[in-house]
Amino acid sequence: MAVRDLTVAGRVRTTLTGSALAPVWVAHGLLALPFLAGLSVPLELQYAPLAVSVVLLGLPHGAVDHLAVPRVRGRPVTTRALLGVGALYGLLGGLYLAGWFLAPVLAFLLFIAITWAHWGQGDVYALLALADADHLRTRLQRAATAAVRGGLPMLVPLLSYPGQYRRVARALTGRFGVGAADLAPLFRVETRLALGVGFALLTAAALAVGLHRAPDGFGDRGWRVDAGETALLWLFFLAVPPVLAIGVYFCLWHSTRHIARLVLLDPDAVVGLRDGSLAPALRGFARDAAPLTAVSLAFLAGFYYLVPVRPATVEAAVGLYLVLIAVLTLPHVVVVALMDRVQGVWSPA
Ligand SMILES: CC1=C(/C=C/C(C)=C/C=C/C(C)=C/C=O)C(C)(C)CCC1
Ligand SMILES: [Fe+2]
Repeated sequence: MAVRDLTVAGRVRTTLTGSALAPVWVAHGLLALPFLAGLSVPLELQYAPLAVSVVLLGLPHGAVDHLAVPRVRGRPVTTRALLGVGALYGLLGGLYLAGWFLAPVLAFLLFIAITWAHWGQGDVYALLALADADHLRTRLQRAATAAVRGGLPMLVPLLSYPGQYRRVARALTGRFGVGAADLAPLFRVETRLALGVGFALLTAAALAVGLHRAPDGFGDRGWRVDAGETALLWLFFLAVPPVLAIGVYFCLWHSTRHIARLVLLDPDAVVGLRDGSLAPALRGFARDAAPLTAVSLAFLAGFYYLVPVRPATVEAAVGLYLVLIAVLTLPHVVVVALMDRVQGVWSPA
C-alpha cells in the first residue's frame, strides 16, 4: 500500500494536529526551559507522570491492541481475533517475563532496544500520516528516522543524566537481585561519549539526506516538522531529568500520537474529527481501553506479590511497574508492526 493511503487530510488532520501534536510540542518546549535555567526537582515529584501513566494515556494506549488488529485490517472484531491477540500477549509476554527472572540484565537491555524501535516506529507513522513527510522516500531513510526518534528518549538521557538513568536501571533489575556492577560498562564516560557522538552523527545524516530529498528543500513543511521535532527532543532530553522527561514523553508524545492513530480506525470518531470535535474520539477510546487497562492493573497488583524482592519505596514500585510495561511492550510492538505493514509505513510508494 502506498503512502497516500496513510496520509490524513482535511479537517480531520487539522483537528488532530491541533490537539495531539501542537500542544505537545509546546508542553515539551516549555518544560525544558526551567531545567535549562538550572531548576532541580525532587525525585519523588519526577515520578508523577509515570505514576499517572498507569491510568491515563500511557498504559491505556496499548489496551486497545485487541481491537486495533481487526480494525486496521478492516475486519469485524470477532472472538477469534480477540483470542489471537490474547494468545500473542500471553505467549510473548509470558516468555519475556520468564526472561526477567532468568537474565534480568539481558531483559533490561532488550527493553531499551524494544522501546527504542517502538517509539521510533510510532514517530515515523506520525510523520507520514500527519506531517506530509515526503522527504522520507525510502525504507532505509524511514528506518534511520525511526532509529533517531527512538534514540532520543532511550539514549539521550543516558548522555546527560547517567546517574539517574542508572538508578532507574537498578530499580528495575534490582527486583530480580542484580548487583550494580552488572550494568557498569553502560555508564562509563567512554561508552557514553562514543554513543553520543555516533547518535549525533546519525541524527545529522538522517536529516541531511531528508533535506536533499525534500520536494521543496528548506521550505519543505514535512522536513521542517521532522527537523524541528528532532531538535526539540534533543534539547528536551538533554535538559530534563530522565524520570520526568520519559514519563512526560511517554504520556504526551508517544501515547497521544498512538491514540490519534487508533481513533482514525473508529468511524464515529472520524465523523467527530471532521466536525472539529474530539469528544466522540475520546469517548470511544476510553470505552475501548478501559477493560484491559483494568486487567493490566490487576496484573500489576499480582506482580507486586510475585517478585523475589517486594518493593518498599515509590522508586521500587515504579521499577516494578516498568517491568510490567516491558512485558506488555513486546507483544504491543508486534501489534503495531502489523498495523505498520497493513498501512504501508515501511513500503514507500
Ligand atoms: C524512566 C527511565 C526509563 C523508562 C522507560 C520507559 C518508561 C519505557 C516505556 C516503554 C513503553 C511503554 C513502550 C510502549 O509504548 C528507562 C529507559 C528504563 C531507564 C531510564 C529512566
Ligand atoms: Fe506504544
